[in-house]
Amino acid sequence: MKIGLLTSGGDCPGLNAVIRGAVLHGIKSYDYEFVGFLDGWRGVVEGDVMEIPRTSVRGLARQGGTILGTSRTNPFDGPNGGPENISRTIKELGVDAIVAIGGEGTLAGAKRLADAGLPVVGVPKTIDNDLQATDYTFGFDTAVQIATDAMDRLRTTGDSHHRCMVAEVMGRHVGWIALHSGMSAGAHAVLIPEQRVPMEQVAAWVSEVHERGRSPLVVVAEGFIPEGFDEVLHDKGLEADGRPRLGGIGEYVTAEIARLTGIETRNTTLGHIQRGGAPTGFDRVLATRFGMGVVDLVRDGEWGKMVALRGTDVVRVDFTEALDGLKSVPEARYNEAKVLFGR
Ligand SMILES: Nc1ncnc2c1ncn2[C@@H]1O[C@H](COP(=O)(O)OP(=O)(O)O)[C@@H](O)[C@H]1O
Ligand SMILES: O=P(O)(O)OC[C@H]1O[C@](O)(COP(=O)(O)O)[C@@H](O)[C@@H]1O
Ligand SMILES: [Mg+2]
Repeated sequence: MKIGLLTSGGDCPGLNAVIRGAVLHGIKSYDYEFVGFLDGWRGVVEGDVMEIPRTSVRGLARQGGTILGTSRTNPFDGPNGGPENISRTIKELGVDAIVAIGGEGTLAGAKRLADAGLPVVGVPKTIDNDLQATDYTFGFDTAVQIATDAMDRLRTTGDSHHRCMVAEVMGRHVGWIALHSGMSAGAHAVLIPEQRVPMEQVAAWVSEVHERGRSPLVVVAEGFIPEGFDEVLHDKGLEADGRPRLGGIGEYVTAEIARLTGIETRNTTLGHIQRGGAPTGFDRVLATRFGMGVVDLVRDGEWGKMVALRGTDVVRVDFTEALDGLKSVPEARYNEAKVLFGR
């Protein structure tokens, strides 16, 4: 059995740990062979692979990024895309199964290929933790930890200058990173895509905190839309796939807080720092278990399925479950955090 692994979509810490977990379990338990498709579906479509012997996964659990590279190539596009071409390409390479490690976009492609009869299984990946089928995805815990560390630092300099500090974190459609890092760092307001909040309310929270002698910390997810706006604020053009490139709401929120409160306010956009570097211990364990679990899916020929975390168990679910809408922050979780905002 030769398994081809690929990583696709945005990267996140833990991808390499998945690769290591899969390769070690596959080689040690079943004597399988592994190759990696380079740059996501591009490597599949173009037949661009590298060997992954056991020696090449040494020390990989603690390494950020992905040794395979990633891209946003659509496996159905181009003259070599689509199930018939891909089926021929993997046969030529002697690959018996494809393991797609990616988010909802990647898994949508994986599902279409599996539906067309290809031997495809998956591992869920999202730094935003917005996939429905799994309680957590690797990378999220690392992002929350990085954001928490950054906010701890913002708070000491904020305190020195009696300023309001704004931190913009990732979260295109959901506010999990903002909610968790904000709660962890003791934020005085957390603004997430799921909840429209008027800027006057944000200003009121900030003023209350400032009046009791603290330096306010406001955490805003990049996909937050203030009440009164129709769509997400973006001024950075479009991605290659047509989505707006987000980032910029922190600057807007900062300017509005300063205007409405008169308090000196500074913005910090954490950006891709949240996705870089070594995964936390939690993420290494989760990613390793996902990698090992997906090899068992291959062993059992459970095409069209992926691994997921339910409680503390790694389980098997259909791709459809992961594609059934985004896992957003429930209102109750936001209201719970809100008790800590303002005064
Ligand atoms: N329905 C689909 N069928 C085939 N490919 C898809 C589909 N949806 C998305 N993709 C491909 O998967 C790529 C990765 O998806 P993207 O949303 O960028 O990352 P992620 O996998 O992290 O969600 C997209 O750029 C696109 O080329
Ligand atoms: O700069 P890139 O690679 O497009 O990534 C930025 C986007 O990726 C995200 O982190 C989402 O990534 P996931 O697919 O891992 O959930 C968004 O929060 C952010 O808008
Ligand atoms: Mg996506």
